[in-house]
Amino acid sequence: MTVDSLVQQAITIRERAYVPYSKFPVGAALLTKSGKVYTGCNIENASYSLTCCAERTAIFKAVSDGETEFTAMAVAADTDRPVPPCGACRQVMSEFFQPDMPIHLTNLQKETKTFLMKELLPFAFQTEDLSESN
Ligand SMILES: O=c1ccn([C@H]2C[C@H](O)[C@@H](CO)O2)c(=O)[nH]1
Ligand SMILES: [Zn+2]
Repeated sequence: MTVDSLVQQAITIRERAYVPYSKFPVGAALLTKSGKVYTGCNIENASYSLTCCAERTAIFKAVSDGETEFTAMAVAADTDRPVPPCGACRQVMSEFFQPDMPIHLTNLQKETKTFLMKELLPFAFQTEDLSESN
């Protein structure tokens, strides 16, 4: 699986976004260790805060399918710079992505910036932090 193929799948699934409120479609493509790709788009709601971002849609689809090990993700939107994931998605990513996993952020011109998980969310709250109180 090439980076360009993952980026293209993120751009393609973006067309499925349900975005009547923001009119800002986003697509994500998530590669599993086993070589499968799970795609996701953002899904909005009339109660705005219930919106699910593209990144979390892709992750939740994969996890609900029994996949919890990933090797790369691509995220695409129509932005001037490669689209930055929101803070909520970074926290959900950090639950499943290893610190050195690459996340390819892109726009419709395929201008792509690649960050490692640990660069997108340093000092993440993690499961080990719960052990003190349990
Ligand atoms: O990385 C991002 C940034 C924003 N959004 C969505 C949330 C909302 O539906 C719309 C505008 O914020 O874009 C994503 O899906 N992913
Ligand atoms: Zn998000």
